[in-house]
Amino acid sequence: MKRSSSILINKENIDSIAIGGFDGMHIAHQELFNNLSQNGAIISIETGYASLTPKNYRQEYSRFPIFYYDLQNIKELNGIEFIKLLKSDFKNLKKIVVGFDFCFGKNRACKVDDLKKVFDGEVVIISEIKLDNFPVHSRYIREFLLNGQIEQANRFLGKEYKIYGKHIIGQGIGKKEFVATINLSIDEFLLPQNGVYISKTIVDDCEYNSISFLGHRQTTDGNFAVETHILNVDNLEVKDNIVQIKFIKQIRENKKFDSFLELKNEILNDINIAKKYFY
Ligand SMILES: Cc1cc2nc3c(=O)[nH]c(=O)nc-3n(C[C@H](O)[C@H](O)[C@H](O)COP(=O)(O)O)c2cc1C
Ligand SMILES: Nc1ncnc2c1ncn2[C@@H]1O[C@H](COP(=O)(O)OP(=O)(O)O)[C@@H](O)[C@H]1O
Repeated sequence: MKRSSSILINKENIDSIAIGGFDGMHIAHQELFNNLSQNGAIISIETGYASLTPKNYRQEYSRFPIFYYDLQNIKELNGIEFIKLLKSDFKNLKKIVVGFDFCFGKNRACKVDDLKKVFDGEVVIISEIKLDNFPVHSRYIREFLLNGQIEQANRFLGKEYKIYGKHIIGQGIGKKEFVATINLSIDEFLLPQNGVYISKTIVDDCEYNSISFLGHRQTTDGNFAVETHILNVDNLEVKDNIVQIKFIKQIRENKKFDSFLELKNEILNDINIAKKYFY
């Protein structure tokens, strides 16, 4: 994973910035970044609620360095004070890029027109980016994911939705009774709706086609689980503690089966659907 490289960048060289929350780093956010100069940077205002691309996972989606400002530390500043802070942090600042709905200053009191008055450099305002006439915002992407509409979410994100998780030990019955799975514990990322998904899994720097299950294992121990089965690979040894899952398409919802055999048949059917998708 590409962690934030901003600490290695000399702030004196930064001459343009894009400002926002940037959860998701979706296609509208990318349009803002396209308007940065060569020595541009991203200013991410941290509210603590980012769940599509939590703070430590955002840098991989842009070549521009990201500088984080904690909302708690700046929320009392009025508009003039906020811009003054940015100008003192970035001495060579000449251009600010924001979206049409950007607000700043205490209680979000200042709008884009105020920015033009307060900042003495160039202000670029990006009008609302839409896809199929529907505005692109991270809140809608979260809704798509929670409804299991992965393909829609991925179009808005401009990439496959990806989560990072810690590899944990499962019940130990998958391989014996059903199929082998890698079990994950997920902390900061929003999980899509419970169910079964065509997916890709990244383990030890290799990307594999996979099928993933999210939900309570109603048929076995009833516990909540995030599990992924790598297609066409037996006995994959996972060395890395961190595993990534990219979601592609929901195949079905989570179900309770009356017997292990019925669940096994359903899982084999899921695997066939995924194989048809990939091969
Ligand atoms: C593709 C796939 C689909 C699954 N679907 C369900 C399901 O619908 N209902 C359920 O209770 N468990 C489902 N499971 C979870 C299994 O119950 C779980 O893999 C099994 O209990 C083994 O768990 P373990 O890896 O912790 O040993 C599914 C697992 C996979 C890989
Ligand atoms: N659909 C969009 N079109 C144009 N600009 C946008 C759009 N969505 C967000 N922005 C801009 O991107 C920056 C980050 O906004 P943010 O509030 O984090 O995004 P979101 O609305 O997706 O939650 C802000 O400057 C905002 O005005």
